Amino acid sequence: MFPLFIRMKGKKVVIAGGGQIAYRRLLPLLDEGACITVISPKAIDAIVHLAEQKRITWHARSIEPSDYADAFFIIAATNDPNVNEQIATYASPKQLVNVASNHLIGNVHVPAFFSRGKLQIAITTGGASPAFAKQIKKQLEQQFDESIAQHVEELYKQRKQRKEP
Ligand SMILES: C[C@@]1(CC(=O)O)c2cc3[nH]c(cc4nc(cc5[nH]c(cc(n2)[C@H]1CCC(=O)O)[C@@](C)(CC(=O)O)[C@@H]5CCC(=O)O)C(CC(=O)O)=C4CCC(=O)O)c(CCC(=O)O)c3CC(=O)O
Ligand SMILES: NC(=O)C1=CN([C@@H]2O[C@H](COP(=O)(O)OP(=O)(O)OC[C@H]3O[C@@H](n4cnc5c(N)ncnc54)[C@H](O)[C@@H]3O)[C@@H](O)[C@H]2O)C=CC1
Repeated sequence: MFPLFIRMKGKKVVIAGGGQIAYRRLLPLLDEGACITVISPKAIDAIVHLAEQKRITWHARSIEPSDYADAFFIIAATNDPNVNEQIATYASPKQLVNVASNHLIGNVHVPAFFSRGKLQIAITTGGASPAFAKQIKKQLEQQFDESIAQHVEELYKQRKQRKEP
């Protein structure tokens, strides 16, 4: 797996499933300005609420291949592993696909991550133990507390000044 940080503003993201896992994926993508559609017969209240506020689109039905044909990023997070695997099969090799129920398929893993201003730290175990990735994240969150954001901002200012003629 190759780590990347991707600018998601305006990118079309389709999420299959409307449970807690879908919501966990959705929130940081929404913060980044991605254009999110959730396809799921049922959705948790938090997702319904976002749809009511028109911050995301929610279609209350099962996912179909035409739903994600033009998506930049597809997240298969239904509670039916067969449906999730089918999504990975039908997706084009040009699309990013995350499969929440099987670390062996799809081409994207979502890491445990946190931000301190411009500093972002992401951890993956490649599916070996997501719980361990979470534990490492919690340790690093303590090591790099909120004050580091200011430090990074200072470094950024200095760097911009050096670049200016
Ligand atoms: C491959 C990956 C694919 C993907 O990208 O989705 C994947 C796959 C699977 N996770 C499963 C279970 C759990 N996942 C978590 C937690 C997290 N899982 C996350 C990522 C990933 N999970 C990707 C690999 C990343 C890596 O390897 O490091 C995190 C880091 C990020 C996030 O989800 O936001 C997030 C921590 C968030 C945080 O920072 O807090 C917990 C614990 C908890 O929820 O507290 C459990 C229960 C305990 C356990 O099983 O360990 C199962 C079995 C499902 C089933 O039983 O059906 C599969 C399927 C499989 O392994 O095949
Ligand atoms: N990667 C991770 O971090 C973790 C992944 N998982 C996996 O993620 C899956 C989802 O977890 P939760 O959100 O907790 O499940 P959930 O059961 O709360 O939600 C599943 C959602 O999928 C929807 N759904 C079912 N069939 C569908 C279809 N054909 N098309 C569209 N939507 C459909 C349901 O309406 C429901 O909204 C789990 O089954 C598990 O395999 C579970 C824990 C952690």
